[in-house]
Amino acid sequence: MEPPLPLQVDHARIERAVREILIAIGEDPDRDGLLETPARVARAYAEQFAGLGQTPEDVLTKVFDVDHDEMILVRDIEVYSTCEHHLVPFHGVAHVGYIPNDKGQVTGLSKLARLVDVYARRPQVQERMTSQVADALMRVLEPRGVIVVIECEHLCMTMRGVRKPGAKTTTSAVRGSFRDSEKTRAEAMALILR
Ligand SMILES: Nc1nc2c(ncn2[C@@H]2O[C@H](COP(=O)(O)OP(=O)(O)OP(=O)(O)O)[C@@H](O)[C@H]2O)c(=O)[nH]1
Ligand SMILES: [Zn+2]
Repeated sequence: MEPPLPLQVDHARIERAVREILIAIGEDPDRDGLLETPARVARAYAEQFAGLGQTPEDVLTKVFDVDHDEMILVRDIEVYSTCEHHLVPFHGVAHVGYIPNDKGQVTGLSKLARLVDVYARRPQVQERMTSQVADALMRVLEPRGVIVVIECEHLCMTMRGVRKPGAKTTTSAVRGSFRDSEKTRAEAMALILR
């Protein structure tokens, strides 16, 4: 089980901290253009880190029985996350696939995208986000297997630091039948890379 999570960010505390950062970079937090910035950042962070207040069970609510026991794959789910090292964005796409269990238990397609957001809206590293999505699907839906492939560009590598725009990072996590069967994994990868 995951530990209990905080439900909301502390707006007043973020506002005080942002004011401090503005002073620390040599800005005047009381100039017109910056007066409302601490409050705006607090609201933005509430959205950006909303996943900290959610569990997979909150979003994987609709589980239906259908007569389908083959792969279901949602491709190109847009992902916006925040690199936990520099607190700057990384973004790209996620592909999430699974093979239902023999009871044919599936979830709504949009719920797979919601699940990605639960983990993207946190301070993250791409590898952990990829495994978390795969492990959550395995736990809640009990499918025969799961594959998650995420491809992102990290702004900490493009706008600063090593400055390599266009460099993409691909991570994957395979569980169950996708791990056990090379043929199943190859079929999924062919669909993902199509
Ligand atoms: N593995 C992994 N690394 C990441 C991710 N996001 C950012 N990083 C890397 O985290 C590393 C942090 O390295 P440090 O040397 O501690 O920090 P830094 O001096 O700011 O590093 P540079 O980015 O190379 O300037 C960098 O190499 C980033 O590219 C991620 O999702 N996964
Ligand atoms: Zn970074």
